[in-house]
Amino acid sequence: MDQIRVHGGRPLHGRLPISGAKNAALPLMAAGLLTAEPLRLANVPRLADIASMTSLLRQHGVRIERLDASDGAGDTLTLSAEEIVSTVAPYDLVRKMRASVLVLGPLLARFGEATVSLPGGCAIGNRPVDLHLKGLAELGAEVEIENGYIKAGAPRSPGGGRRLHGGRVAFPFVSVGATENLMMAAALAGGETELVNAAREPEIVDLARLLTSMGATIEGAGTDTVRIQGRESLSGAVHRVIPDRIETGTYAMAVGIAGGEVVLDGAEAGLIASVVDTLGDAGLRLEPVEGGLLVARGADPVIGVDMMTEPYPGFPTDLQAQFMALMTVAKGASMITETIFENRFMHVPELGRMGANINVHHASAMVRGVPQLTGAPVMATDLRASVSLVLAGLAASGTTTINRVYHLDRGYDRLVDKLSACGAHIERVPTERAAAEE
Ligand SMILES: CC(=O)N[C@H]1[C@@H](OP(=O)(O)OP(=O)(O)OC[C@H]2O[C@@H](n3ccc(=O)[nH]c3=O)[C@H](O)[C@@H]2O)O[C@H](CO)[C@@H](O)[C@@H]1O
Ligand SMILES: C=C(OP(=O)(O)O)C(=O)O
Repeated sequence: MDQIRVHGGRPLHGRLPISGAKNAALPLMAAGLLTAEPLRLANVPRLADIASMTSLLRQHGVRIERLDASDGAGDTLTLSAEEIVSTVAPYDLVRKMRASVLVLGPLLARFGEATVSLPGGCAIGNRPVDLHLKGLAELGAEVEIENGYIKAGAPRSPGGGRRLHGGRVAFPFVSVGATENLMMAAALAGGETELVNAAREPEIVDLARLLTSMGATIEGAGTDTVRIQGRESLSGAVHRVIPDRIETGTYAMAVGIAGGEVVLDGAEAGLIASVVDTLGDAGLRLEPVEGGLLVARGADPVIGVDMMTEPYPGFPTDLQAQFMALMTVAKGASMITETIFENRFMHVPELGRMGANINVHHASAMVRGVPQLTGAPVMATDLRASVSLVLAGLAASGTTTINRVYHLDRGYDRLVDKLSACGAHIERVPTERAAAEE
């Protein structure tokens, strides 16, 4: 397997482009199933997860053309779901990526039926989909679980067709994916749907913007109550994916850990206000500038600050591992509490191999900053844990070798190129060379 090697100790300087958001692009692609007309998405990042969603949608019969951006900007995807050949999302494709379950709402709403493999647990937690299923049942769906598959059918109308109806869905706690699945289903349901305690993430607002361009009427996206007026059919649309706020936060923390001054091109500070505040408290300088966000750290290390993950607008769980890496070299201590996923501290033992001082007690980790990390071979089990080790490697003395690079490929578009261009000493070592050198 490929490895990434980071030779630490170099500050970062220059400009680093922020790609389109993975977690916005995936539901937007699934929304392509809602219409027979073409949907054009610009600023799509080049990621393994986008390739997985492409394979899944193609298997349903969606035609997808990709226009590569030669200048390193995002790709443009044109999706055409005119002829659907299957409403089944098979285990082999769904197991690769949990966001695959987002085809459930659109397939059920447009074709009256869908059979989607249960995504199963993953490294960061159990991650059930009960809220998605209960919500769809409120829109009239009959849902059963059989042989590891979700089988859902819309109610039959007197005319013989099958269509969901509007309804009121009150989520017991916030779920990004359930809010997205329900919004897409409701966009083709008869009447109005009200989602209470809905997720407020910027990716929800982006999806609402797309569904509105496609003809749905949506109020309240970005607040905890979203109202959707469904339509008989939706049209095609042209849409630009928002910048990736998690990638933005990750590279801001890279500057925090390595030092230096970098402009994150295309970043929108407004999408990560809580992160900007927390990093400001830690001593980083963050300033919106023409076309992006400037991040700088002087000669002094960052200061330890406490942090708790929360649904948006709180501090995102998808930046918890990176923040922990930053705090390992802070002056002072930091208490980090993870409230969204029950098993999202797998980077802790690996950071420990690099000399970090971290004690975990239930959902909290006490991080006591050390003056210097040391490079080590490390392994990670999920996307954000992997990148936290890259960040730690930027600050460590000597070489850090990160194995299982495929996790990074899921969510970081051209990571090695972007960091190298800012002066980091980082390389991707192909499998054969890595094996020969071991
Ligand atoms: C593709 C994508 O956008 N992924 C993001 C999305 O994941 P995802 O949409 O899967 O995350 P959710 O917001 O649904 O999960 C939040 C919590 O609710 C639980 N839950 C969720 C649904 C459900 O039916 N039942 C249930 O118990 C989950 O196990 C978790 O503990 O939001 C997460 C929380 O911000 C992020 O970490 C992921 O990067
Ligand atoms: C957890 C993540 O993604 P997913 O929900 O696709 O697993 C993530 O992006 O950090």
